[in-house]
Order: sequence, then C-alpha cells, then structure tokens
Amino acid sequence: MSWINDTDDDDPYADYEAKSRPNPKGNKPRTKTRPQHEDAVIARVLTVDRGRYSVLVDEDGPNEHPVTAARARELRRQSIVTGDRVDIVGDTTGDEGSLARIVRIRERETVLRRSADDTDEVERIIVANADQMLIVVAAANPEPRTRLVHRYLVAAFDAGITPILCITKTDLADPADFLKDFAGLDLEIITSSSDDPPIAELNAVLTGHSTVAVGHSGVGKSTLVNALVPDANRATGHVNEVTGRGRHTSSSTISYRVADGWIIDTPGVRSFGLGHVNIDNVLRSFPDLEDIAAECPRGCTHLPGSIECELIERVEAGELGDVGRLRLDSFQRMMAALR
Ligand SMILES: Nc1nc2c(ncn2[C@@H]2O[C@H](COP(=O)(O)OP(=O)(O)OP(=O)(O)O)[C@@H](O)[C@H]2O)c(=O)[nH]1
Ligand SMILES: [Zn+2]
Repeated sequence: MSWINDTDDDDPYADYEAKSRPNPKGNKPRTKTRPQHEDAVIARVLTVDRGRYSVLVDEDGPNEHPVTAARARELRRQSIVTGDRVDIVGDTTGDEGSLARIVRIRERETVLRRSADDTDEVERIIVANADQMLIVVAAANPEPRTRLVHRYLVAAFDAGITPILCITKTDLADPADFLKDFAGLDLEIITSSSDDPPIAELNAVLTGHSTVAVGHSGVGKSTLVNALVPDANRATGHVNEVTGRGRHTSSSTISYRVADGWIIDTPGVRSFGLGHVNIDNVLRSFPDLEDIAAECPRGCTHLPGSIECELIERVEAGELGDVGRLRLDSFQRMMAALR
C-alpha cells in the first residue's frame, strides 16, 4: 500500500466517514492538491494590445478559434507576451464582446529579451517560445548594418534560438562582402532579390517552427511577411480582425500562421539593448568553442587581446585549423557588438 491512500485500518469510522458525509452543494471536494481552475483551457497568445490579449484556443483542432482575454489579478506582476502558452477560464467562446481570463502562464521554452539599452539590466521579454529568428537585412537601401545584425545574433544565441539570415534587395547590391563577417557561424542564409520573395524556400525553413522576424525599418520585412501570409490563411483571417493588421495597433509583436508554423512580426520593437546578455549563454550555441573556453581564465571575454585566452592561444598555435580560426573570428566579431 502506498502512503498516498494509506488509511488507518483501526479507525472504525474511516469507511463510514468517506461514504456518508454528504456534499451540501454537490461540488467537487476542494483539497489542497486539486489544481486551481481545473476547467481552464490552453491557448496561444497571438498578440498583446493595451492589457488585452488575443489568444488562440484549440490550435490545429476542430474547434480552433480566437478569444480575447484579460489577465487575472494574481498575474498582474508577470508579463504575458506573444508566443506564451496560457490557461484561460471564463467565457472562452470568442463571441463578440466576450472576455476570457488568463489564469496561468505555462513554462516557456525560450524567451527573447531586450533591455532598454546596454547599461540597463531591466529586461523586457519580446517573445516567448520562438525557436527561430529570421533576421532580415537589405543588401543595400538601407545599407546593411553589420553591428545590428551581430546584436540580433547575440540575442538569439543568448536565448537558445536558431538564427536565420534573410538578405533582401540583392538586386541592388552583391552581399558577398557583408556576409564574410558571418562565415564561421553556421548560419542558414536566404537571399531575396526583388519585391517577390522566395516563398517556397522561406516556407520550407518556417515549417514546424515558431519564428520571430526582426529587422531594421525599410529592409523589406513587411514585404516578406505579407507575401508569406496569404489572406485565405485560416487562423490569421480571424486574427487579423482582432489584431488589426494594417490598422493601428499598439502591439509590438503579432503572430501569423505560416507554413504549418508561426511567424511573429516585431514591427514595434525599436531598441534592442543587450544589457542582460551573458557570454556563457551565448557560448552554449557554440559547443566546440564552449569546451575550449572552459579552460579560459574566469571572466575571459575571448575578444582579441584577452590574456591567456585558451581559444585565442589554440587558434594561434594552429590547433583548430582554418575552420576554428574562422569560427573564433566570427564569434569575436559578434561579441564585439556588445561593447
Ligand atoms: N529593390 C528591392 N526593393 C525591395 C525588396 N524588398 C522590398 N523592397 C522595397 O523596399 C521598401 C521597404 O519595404 P518594406 O517591406 O516596407 O520594409 P520594412 O522592413 O517592412 O520596413 P518598415 O515598414 O519601415 O518596418 C519597399 O519600397 C519595398 O518595395 C527587394 O528585394 N528589392
Ligand atoms: Zn577566452
């Protein structure tokens, strides 16, 4: 007999008690172990707009529908962000004028963060549960900002999110020179050469993933997202009414269903401070370098000029070959964007 249902066999009333005590209201007994809000349903947060959350219930199921929700009082200190999985209760019909209540945030697989600037350690979460980041950069007009791309990369690697680089406007300039900086990073690179993006290629990359799209204004990110999200699209058709794609919305992130996955646009995300970034987290995405860096002096930044940096010493000694040299070089260029 396990301790869970262990009863006192000597208690003559044990059996009697269990059977005969009526439940005056016919409610289920409230025990300490009973989870709160048993009837809650899980939903995906699609966008956030002034304290209202547009969420999707029964994702991919027969009853999939969007619902507008507010957060329960007990969650007021926590941020609920696009991509979060939440439990909702109350009116979950999604009918006109209905409002459900978010009572729980499920554990997040990833969090993409930013701080207001690099000295600010107060971080804000931009998106939860994304597993890919599509970094959109133009080959020209506007000129590619290498440092900004490096900063996006740092944020992605720090969060354990796989970055993908999409270079637009290759009809205007050859991106080869710009790409040299990233040669050692194992990055998937997609090029787009007109206002007609490579949809099949992008869809293949996005399938089965939750991808957050980032990019500087004017690079052609909206052109990509618009091409990827046809209006006939099932969930987004409804969601558009809620989130007001094309209309004003104060949300800084919006989810669109695409290629059996999700793309999360970040039109309102301006600054991308990295005050919260931790080198060790970033290194985790570079297991080959991470193993060696374990032997570096404490606090080593592995940047050029670092004293007794194991990575630098081994590369200089030629022990890591050309590939190792390239990888360290790309890693250093990326991490230099933190300064
Ligand atoms: N030549 C060329 N122009 C492009 C390409 N992709 C987009 N454009 C143009 O670049 C301009 C900016 O594109 P958008 O999609 O609005 O850029 P965005 O990144 O969404 O910029 P914001 O809306 O400011 O956030 C538009 O005039 C597009 O037509 C491309 O591959 N080649
Ligand atoms: Zn080092």
